[in-house]
Amino acid sequence: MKVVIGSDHAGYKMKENLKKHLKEKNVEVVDVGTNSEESVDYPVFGEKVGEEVVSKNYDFGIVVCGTGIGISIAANKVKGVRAALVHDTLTARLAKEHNDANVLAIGGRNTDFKEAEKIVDAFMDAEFEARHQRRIDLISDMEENKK
Ligand SMILES: O=C[C@H](O)[C@H](O)[C@H](O)COP(=O)(O)O
Repeated sequence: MKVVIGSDHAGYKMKENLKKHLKEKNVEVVDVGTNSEESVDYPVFGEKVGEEVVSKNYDFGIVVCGTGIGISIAANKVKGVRAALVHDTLTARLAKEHNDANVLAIGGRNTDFKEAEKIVDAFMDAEFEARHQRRIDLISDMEENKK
């Protein structure tokens, strides 16, 4: 499995912790930054992860900012991205099963490390349910028809 991860300064520590967790599970992780807790702008990193996910061969992406909100909004602006902001394991599982999310967004300031690890594990263990494909296609149609 191969994952791309990015964060702003508020998600930096969470990103580093998740990288460690994923590597322990033998998941290949590509980090697009940021590389410290110095203040940066989350849209830059949301876009980077989104672009990587749609253009390269990743299983999914992870984005982290303070709440997870801003960076998920940014990632979702990239065509083909379905970023889900998740605070619990049930939603993580459903984000894959029902929504075929390809980017997982987590809040670095409102989610503890252990919960975030469980969220990522639940997402990785889940599989998309084909009965939801029609809804995913409707979302893709919206992107295609955007003026
Ligand atoms: O949605 C936005 C994120 O939570 C940002 O991480 C947050 O706004 C950054 O805030 P500050 O510049 O006060 O660290």
